[in-house]
Amino acid sequence: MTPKQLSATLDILNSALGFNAPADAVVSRHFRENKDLGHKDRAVIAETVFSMLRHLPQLEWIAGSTEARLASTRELLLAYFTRIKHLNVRELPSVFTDEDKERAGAMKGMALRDAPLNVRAAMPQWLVDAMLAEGQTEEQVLAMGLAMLQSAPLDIRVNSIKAKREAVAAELKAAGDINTMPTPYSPWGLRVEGKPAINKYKCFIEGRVEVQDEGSQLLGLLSGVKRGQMVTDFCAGAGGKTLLLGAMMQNTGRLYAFDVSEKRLANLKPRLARSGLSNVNPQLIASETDQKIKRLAGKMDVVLVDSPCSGMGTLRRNPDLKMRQSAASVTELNEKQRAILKSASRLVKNGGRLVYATCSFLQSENQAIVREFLASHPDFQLLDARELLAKERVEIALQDEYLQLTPAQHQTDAFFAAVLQRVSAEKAKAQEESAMLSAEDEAAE
Ligand SMILES: C[S@@+](CC[C@H](N)C(=O)[O-])C[C@H]1O[C@@H](n2cnc3c(N)ncnc32)[C@H](O)[C@@H]1O
Repeated sequence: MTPKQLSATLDILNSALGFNAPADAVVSRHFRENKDLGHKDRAVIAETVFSMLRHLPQLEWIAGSTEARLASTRELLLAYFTRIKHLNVRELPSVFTDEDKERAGAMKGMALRDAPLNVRAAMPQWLVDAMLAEGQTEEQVLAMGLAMLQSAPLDIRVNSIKAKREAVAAELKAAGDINTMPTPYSPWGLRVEGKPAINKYKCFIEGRVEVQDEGSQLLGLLSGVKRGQMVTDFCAGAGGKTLLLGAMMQNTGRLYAFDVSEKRLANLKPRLARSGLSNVNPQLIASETDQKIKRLAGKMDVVLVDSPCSGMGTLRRNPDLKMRQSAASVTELNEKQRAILKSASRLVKNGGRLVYATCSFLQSENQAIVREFLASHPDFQLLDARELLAKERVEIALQDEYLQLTPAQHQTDAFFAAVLQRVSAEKAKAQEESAMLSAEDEAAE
């Protein structure tokens, strides 16, 4: 690492470790304000910052952080070079003094296997406590933590109204010698080798591809949207899922894209223009109970709730989130999740589908929200994601009726989805009675 790269890394870390803004925003701002940093400098700096954020609980332990004494950024960097990059004392950048080098020797001797679980899993204590309280074992916590230390692959989704997957793969190979592989589950996905700047390529500029994790792409299949339907993407944000749903609808029907964030919806506009979709109606709402929503009650074939969540499933990409969230922020999100799901459900017509999704592995944001909703909404039933995906010829290992993806098992972000279907209240009651009767018959036999 050159002195220039090192000094920029320290500057960025000093801001990012305040956790007042997302780390990727801090990095982008620094690069915007320091135009002298070249392409290679930027790659080295970003890689170092994100890798340090991923390993932060380990680095803090190695650098001797305690509640009473927080390690300095420089000490954390020393711990990173010594223990994560495995540099020996002679290879350390010249800014480190002889005293630092002596420290580095001591750091090398610290045995991580003797460290507390949260250090070994590189997770903050609140997250480990939450996972253990939900019944995860220490091994499961450790496996999830270690999987989140890897950097995520770059997945793109081919816009099916503009191109075919094979043609885009050939185009990227010809344009930039970029190698891709079809994603194992999504029929529209390509996993891109290396991390080329896809947004510089014609296929991106002309809307044939969008960057999208394969897990998110599977939501499209679970939604089951079809041509000509009435569909709502309730938390559309910058429209990652909206664009997918619109393409699956083959630019027909009507697709409402709601969100409470004007800024996020504004980011959807250029993506929509590139995509060639004209069936999307973006609408800013004041809250989940906005009047605009009430007018659409009972009219939707499909409603997707890609709910605001802790983002714990995306820690490979956004490692600082584990330090920016807390037990209290998750509890606050749970309130929001309940309220949004309840409101969004009112839009679904009889026989229609409601898909609830998060990019979190915490059950409190996932199964618990869905179970609570089902208990108070007998007119909704849980469909089995395994059956729905099998019908789409997707062979995927899932534990139960929920879609629950993990980086270790599926090479995607940790992603959750539950698919619910609205049945009439009478039908739900009749089904419940018949289930009770058969249970009684079985008991009698
Ligand atoms: C997980 S993000 C959505 C990402 C988006 N679907 C995509 O694929 O790019 C959650 C979104 O929910 C929005 N949101 C938060 N509170 C909301 C509410 N009460 N009603 C609707 N959307 C809300 C946030 O602004 C955020 O854009």
